[in-house]
Amino acid sequence: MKLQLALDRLTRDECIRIVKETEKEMDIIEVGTGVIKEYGMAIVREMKELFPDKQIVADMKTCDAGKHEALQAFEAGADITTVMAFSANSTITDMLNVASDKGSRLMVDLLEVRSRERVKELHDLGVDLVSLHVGKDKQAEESFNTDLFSLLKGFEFEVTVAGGINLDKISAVVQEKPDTIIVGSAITKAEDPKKVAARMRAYL
Ligand SMILES: O=C([C@H](O)CO)[C@H](O)[C@H](O)COP(=O)(O)O
Repeated sequence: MKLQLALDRLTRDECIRIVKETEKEMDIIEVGTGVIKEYGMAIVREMKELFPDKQIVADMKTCDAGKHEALQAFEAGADITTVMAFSANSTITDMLNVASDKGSRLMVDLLEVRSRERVKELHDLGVDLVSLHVGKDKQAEESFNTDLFSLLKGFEFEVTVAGGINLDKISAVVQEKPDTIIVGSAITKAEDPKKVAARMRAYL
């Protein structure tokens, strides 16, 4: 099981400091959507240059113009880029093709998806990496709940999970055996990110 650090609502300097403090515990570094909106592809490029041994996710959350945005992410050094599950099938197919050409990966963000029909369509399109995700705003009502795994039951995917996962919740999530656990604010907003990251890693 891998651990992915999500960098959201941080400055460039905070991103770099937190990754340096926690990189020993992390397999994957995610440059968050808001950070990309602030600094553009330059921050993705910089993170790959600073941390070449880590897989880099550009959380583009693309929903249209898939070919262009996938190229932007991969040419900046991302190993994985993201697309929203509600996007047109052509957007997802275009991005899968770019990922295949570049030897990189596409992750489909299942934010707000509750329909197994859509999951089947994604599977049939050739999607192999998905993210079960409870968004930041929704977390005010509910954070990640392991019931969400039922959406994917019977489908073959590489599965990542995200949405307010913290030290209280990680044990229940680990029991569901996802491939990757994504943690953002529980680490990035902690007083001691390094200590929380090490405690999280110990659960995997
Ligand atoms: O994708 C994310 C979210 O939509 C904010 O942009 C986060 O990276 C993901 O939810 C993980 O962060 P936490 O929920 O703070 O753990």
